[in-house]
Amino acid sequence: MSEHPLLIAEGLGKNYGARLGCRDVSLEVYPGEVLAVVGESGSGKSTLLGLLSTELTPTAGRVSYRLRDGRLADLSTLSAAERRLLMRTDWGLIRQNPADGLRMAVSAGGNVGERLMAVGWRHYGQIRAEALDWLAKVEIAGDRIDDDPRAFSGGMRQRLQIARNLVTRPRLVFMDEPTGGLDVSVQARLLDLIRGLVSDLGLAVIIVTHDLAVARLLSHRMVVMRQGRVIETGLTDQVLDDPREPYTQLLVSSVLAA
Ligand SMILES: Nc1ncnc2c1ncn2[C@@H]1O[C@H](COP(=O)(O)OP(=O)(O)OP(=O)(O)O)[C@@H](O)[C@H]1O
Repeated sequence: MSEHPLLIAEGLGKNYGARLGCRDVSLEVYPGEVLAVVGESGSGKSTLLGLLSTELTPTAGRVSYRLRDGRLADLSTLSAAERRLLMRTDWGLIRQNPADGLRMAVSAGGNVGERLMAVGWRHYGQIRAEALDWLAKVEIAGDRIDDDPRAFSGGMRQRLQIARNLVTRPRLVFMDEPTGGLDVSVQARLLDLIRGLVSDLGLAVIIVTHDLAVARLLSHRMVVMRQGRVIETGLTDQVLDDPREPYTQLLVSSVLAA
């Protein structure tokens, strides 16, 4: 792993009116590293992900990101257009509900091709060939390329969302409960697929999950959140096998995990 962090959060906080979303979160993510954010429902995981991906505006603190030219940029200083470009090219965002991350009335090939066009691809034949290649990578048969995702199962939709996000070879991918809401057997296959792609492409990933098995399988490091704060952080195996905090011990013994 590179010695320079790809993303740095410092003192991040977010209030929703009087309600605390998260508070004083500092973390770093290195290139090629998978960081899991775990905690029970309401602990602030989605809020933190929203802040890191600039979908939410922090009440306190800042997020910096290392651009492709090596410059570390405070994301709040980028223009809306620069942030959009980052989101379309250098970042991926995989949502729990694929319908929120796909264009449901656009063909599978179009969903993948659109991201390529955003990074400058223009040749129709090449875009279609690359889209076909990516459908194969996510185990969607090539003869479904002209179907729109409304005709797909939940698992297929999620795999299509993954193809759409990864086709531009992003350096950082945000994932919000990517296997939530799917059958257990579908989840297991999807996790295998995600794990393979993340490692083949050397992606950095920040994944939010309440499922410690997902964190165990995918992540190198994890942060445990409780009531909006990070209460424990460390190598995934260390945290899960030898949790320091009583709350993490409860989580691990699955008393709170359901
Ligand atoms: N839009 C909002 N308006 C007001 N309060 C909010 C909003 N979004 C989140 N919150 C509050 O912020 C806190 C953290 O919520 P958040 O959704 O980040 O937790 P979470 O760990 O992602 O939960 P879950 O796993 O259930 O999605 C909760 O108390 C929640 O009620």
